[in-house]
Amino acid sequence: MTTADFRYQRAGYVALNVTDLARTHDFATGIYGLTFTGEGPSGERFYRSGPRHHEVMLQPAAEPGFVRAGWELETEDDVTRAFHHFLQLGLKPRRVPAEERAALGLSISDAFRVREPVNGVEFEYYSRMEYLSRPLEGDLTTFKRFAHVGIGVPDVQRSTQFLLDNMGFLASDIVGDYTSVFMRPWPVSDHHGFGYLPTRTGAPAFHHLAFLVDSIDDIGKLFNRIEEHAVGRAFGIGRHPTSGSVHLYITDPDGMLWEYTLGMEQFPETGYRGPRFMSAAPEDADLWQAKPKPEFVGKGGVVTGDAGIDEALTELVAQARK
Ligand SMILES: CC(C)c1ccc(C(=O)O)c(O)c1O
Ligand SMILES: [Fe+2]
Repeated sequence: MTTADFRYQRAGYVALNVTDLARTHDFATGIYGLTFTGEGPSGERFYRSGPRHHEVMLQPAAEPGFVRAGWELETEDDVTRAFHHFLQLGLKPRRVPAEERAALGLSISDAFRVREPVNGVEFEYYSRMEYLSRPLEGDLTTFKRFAHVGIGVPDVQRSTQFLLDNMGFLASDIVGDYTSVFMRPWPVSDHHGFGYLPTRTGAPAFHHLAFLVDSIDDIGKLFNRIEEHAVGRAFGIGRHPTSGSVHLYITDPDGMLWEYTLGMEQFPETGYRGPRFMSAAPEDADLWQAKPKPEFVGKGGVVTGDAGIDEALTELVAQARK
């Protein structure tokens, strides 16, 4: 159990800023293998790996980076409870206006956004995203689902503690002395839906997004596809000691990292193991001794909004919970 009284259903979606929408569109569909859902009223584009309206949203911007992570909760009651939970903590959750919900395939759901105050990372909460019955396009990959995002932050331990204490996450594994932490939104079974890593910039920075794929064929075929299309390979094929998944990371046209992950550890709702404290030594970084390339540091910032980092609010929330 966590300290939050609402239940997550799954990692929902990630919204990214990209500098050349047409090029990233071709990458997302023709290389990574997602299906294009359509375009929203502000030119944003939506992509999916299954029946839900989207799991990736791309919007044009001058600089690439992470905009927000969307989280699907189990029920509308969970959304209401989550809203009041964040309201009580003083985090100022903001309802998503109806027109925007419609564009996001969330017409039949309440939805709100909130920024965690340590870094200003924005989360969106909702419970019912529209299902599309039209078939997926192409047969490049058999996806299971959107899996996680990794964000680089200046203080991994403090950032993690906030999510564990206030946002309904549990730690699955802690690497080194809080070099990186992998967390799952309770009670979702995947090893992690969110990870904090060291930032390469001194400020919050995007590191990667990941989708779970169904078979080793998907990883092998991506490996050969990127070579054919001269797309960068940043890390892999390898196997993570933490989740146990087989991985391959490639770079999009902005240099941002997109991962395929196969076969990650699943946690039961009760009786699960506690977080392990994993070695951060380079020789323990990959079960197959895969070595990250220099590109694996990643590209892209994090949109932290006007609020930015709110030291006072973080402190206030910490005090309130004591
Ligand atoms: C090296 C990156 C940050 C990493 C490490 C471990 C896992 C995992 O256990 O699945 C990841 O998904 C990663 O992206
Ligand atoms: Fe990952």
